[in-house]
This record gives sequence, structure tokens and C-alpha cells, in this order.
Amino acid sequence: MTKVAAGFVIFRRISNNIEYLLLQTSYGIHHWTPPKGHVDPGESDLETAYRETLEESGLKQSDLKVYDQSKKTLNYNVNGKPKVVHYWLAELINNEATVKLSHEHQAFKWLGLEEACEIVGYKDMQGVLVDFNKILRK
Ligand SMILES: Nc1ncnc2c1ncn2[C@@H]1O[C@H](COP(=O)(O)OP(=O)(O)OP(=O)(O)OP(=O)(O)OC[C@H]2O[C@@H](n3cnc4c(N)ncnc43)[C@H](O)[C@@H]2O)[C@@H](O)[C@H]1O
Repeated sequence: MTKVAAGFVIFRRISNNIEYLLLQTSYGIHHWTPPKGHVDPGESDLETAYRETLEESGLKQSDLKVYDQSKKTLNYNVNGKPKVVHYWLAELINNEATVKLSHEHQAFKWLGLEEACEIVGYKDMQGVLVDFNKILRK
């Protein structure tokens, strides 16, 4: 059965720069990912994205402005099983908000596009970052 997850690619504006939030897992190969997680039964993808973002980064719905029309979907295999991940672009609009990690992550970084692409590693995730960045440059 396909696993479905959802999350937000969160960015902040610092002066004229755009920085993306990435979290490093405290397990496995310690990969870097935007906040996201598995969709629970009865939950919409968007509800999952808000819940997982709060759990994993401490950032609340009211801290974010979500780009409703920006949804991008990744498809890859984990341990031989298909996984689908939905992402929306979201801006951190509360300058006072701070990132608070859960036990699932050991570090976080706010990075420009180039560094963000480097650290996420996977080509399809890099494509999502590049596409979202284009929306912001329009
Ligand atoms: N190895 C591990 N050891 C112990 N506990 C573990 C574990 N993996 C998961 N868990 C547990 O699962 C929980 C996470 O659950 P959730 O929080 O619900 O799920 P998730 O964000 O989707 O996490 P996950 O890290 O599994 O997903 P990703 O697809 O990024 O990553 C899943 C795999 O896919 C790879 N991957 C990520 N993006 C990819 C892409 N674009 N293409 C191909 N592979 C990719 C990653 O490198 C990773 O290997 C954690 O609390 C932890 O307890």
C-alpha cells in the first residue's frame, strides 16, 4: 500500500533574500527534509501538513501564509514500497516565531536555494525547491 505524507516548504524573507527551512532527522541517514509526515486516517493532506509542521518545527498555522495553488507531489520508494509526498509552499509571516524541534529531528537550517538543493540531495526534492523559488521570483 502507498504511504502518503504531506508537509510545507517554508520560507522566510531576510532583507532581499529568501531562505528555506530544512530539518535533519535524528534517525536513519540523518537526511534533511522540510517538515512533513504521514497522513492519518480521516485527515486531509493540508491538515496533515499543518499538524506535522507544528509537531516538527513548532510553527503554527497562524505563523504561516500558505500558497494554496502551489501543491507539488513527489513519488519515490522507501524500503521497496511506494511513497507519495505532497508539499505546499508557505511563508513564515510571524517574525517572532522560533523553530522548536521534536525528538524526530536533531538540527534545522534556513538556507538559500543553492544550499537548500545541495543539502536535500534528492533530484525531485531539488525540483520542488526550484519550482517554488520561481513562484517567488515572479
Ligand atoms: N531509518 C529509520 N530509523 C528509525 N526510525 C525511523 C527511520 N525512518 C523513519 N523512522 C521513524 O518514522 C518516523 C517518521 O514518520 P513521519 O514523520 O510520519 O514521516 P516522514 O516525515 O514522512 O518521515 P521519514 O523520515 O520516514 O520520511 P522520508 O520520506 O523523508 O524518508 C524516508 C526514507 O526515504 C528517503 N528519501 C527522502 N526523500 C526522498 C526522495 N525524494 N527520493 C528518494 N528517497 C527519499 C530518506 O533518505 C529515507 O531513507 C520517525 O519518528 C521515526 O521514528
